[in-house]
Formats: sequence, C-alpha cells, structure tokens
Amino acid sequence: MNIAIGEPDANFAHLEKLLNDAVAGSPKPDVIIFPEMWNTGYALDRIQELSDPDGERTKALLSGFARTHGVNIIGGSIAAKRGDRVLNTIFAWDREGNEIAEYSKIHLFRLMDEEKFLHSGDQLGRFELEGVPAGAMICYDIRFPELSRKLALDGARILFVPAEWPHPRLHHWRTLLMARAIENQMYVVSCNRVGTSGTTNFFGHSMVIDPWGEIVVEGDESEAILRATIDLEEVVRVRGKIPVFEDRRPHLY
Ligand SMILES: NC(=O)CCC(=O)C(=O)O
Repeated sequence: MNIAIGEPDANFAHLEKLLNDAVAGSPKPDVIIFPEMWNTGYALDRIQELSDPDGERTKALLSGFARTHGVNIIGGSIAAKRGDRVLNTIFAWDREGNEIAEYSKIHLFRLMDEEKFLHSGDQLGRFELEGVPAGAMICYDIRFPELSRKLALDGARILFVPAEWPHPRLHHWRTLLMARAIENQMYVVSCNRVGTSGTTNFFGHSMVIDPWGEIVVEGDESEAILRATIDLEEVVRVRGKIPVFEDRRPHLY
C-alpha cells in the first residue's frame, strides 16, 4: 500500500478500496494484513491532531469489514491516540469482527524520530487467530531477536509484521525477516509500504516466509495485493527436523 503522508481521509478511502479488491479476488482470504502507520504515514510533527482517538475510526471500518466479509484482519498499525499520548498500534479482528489483539510498538525508531513524538508500548503482541497462537511486531522490532524468540517460546507459530521500512536498508529487511523465520521455525508474514514521503523511498518487498526460511511470496516496489497459502503443519515438521527449541541451553546465555 502507498500512503499519503498526513492525509487520513485519503488513506482510509484508499485502504477500503484495496480491501474490497482483496476480498473480490479468489480464493477469498482468511487473513489480511497491511502496513505500519497506514492512517497518517510519518507525519510526526502533526501526529497529535492526525492520530485516531482510541482507534475508533479504524475500529469502525475494520471491525465492520471483517464481519461483513468473514475475514480476519491484522490492521497494519495506526497512529492511535490514548489520552494525550500517541502510540503506533496494531489492532486485529476475527471473522465476526471481534477485536482479538492490540499491540503497540515497543522499540521506537530514532532514525525516523519516533521517540520524539510517540510513546512506546509495554505489552507483547501475543494473540490467537482461530486457535492458532500468533505474534505481532512492528517494523524496527524485527532488529530485536529476543522479542520474536519470546513470542515463539510463548507458542507463536506465525508472526505478523507491518512496516514502513525505507531504502537503503532493503538488505537488512530481507535478511532480518528470514532470520526471524529460520531461528524461530515459524511463518513470518510481513507487509511494508511502498511509495515516497519527502526524500524517503519505501521499497515494499512484503514477504511471506516459511519456517524453513523459504520465501513463499515476495512483492516488488509497486503497490499490489500479494496472496500466499501457508500450511501451519510445516512449523511442526521443521521443529521436528531440527529441534532447536529442545536444544536450547538458556542457563548458559
Ligand atoms: N518504521 C520503522 O521502524 C523503520 C525501521 C527501519 O527502517 C530500520 O532500518 O530498522
């Protein structure tokens, strides 16, 4: 998804169109994910006025969409206002439109000044999606392997990662996502924005990676709806083949 910086109305309209295109395609998706901070982009100097109070506008659109179309939604992340604080928050809904997760980005990214304008979350992104233990992290969070390992130890078999990750760090993005999938032997489902904000170019390359580290699908730098089918039994097979979780020796490190 491309994102119009500082224009929530345009982004809501654009997202709704993409969602309608996604459910019109075949096969009908079980889960939809989109990028980080899709409502505002990194309009941080105006984030107090632009952010969504308690995520209410986002919830009204996405809970209703999930229910109407019988689809689970990992709602990218949004700038969400809590009192006088703004957090970078993922909400998720099940097929009945029930909210099933809320996670606010723990690691704020100084290179994009997040820490000057946003508050960090203090809870992990653990949830269940139709009985499947899952985890959520946001963008810069993938540089902290302890976080995904903790989610994996807590049972996550699939990790969702919305992002706004720009050039020139494509190599980091691809390598870190693959490492998180391989080391934790779980699926990684990532969605990174495309397009330009000022002088910053976002490269997309959203990816679904399987627990063996193979890329199931990868986008390019253009806006697109990517589809992938995953087999969660693959997590069990890979963990059986190389029993990393049994071989850990955490008392030594
Ligand atoms: N929005 C982000 O957290 C960007 C993280 C990023 O670009 C990185 O290199 O890390």
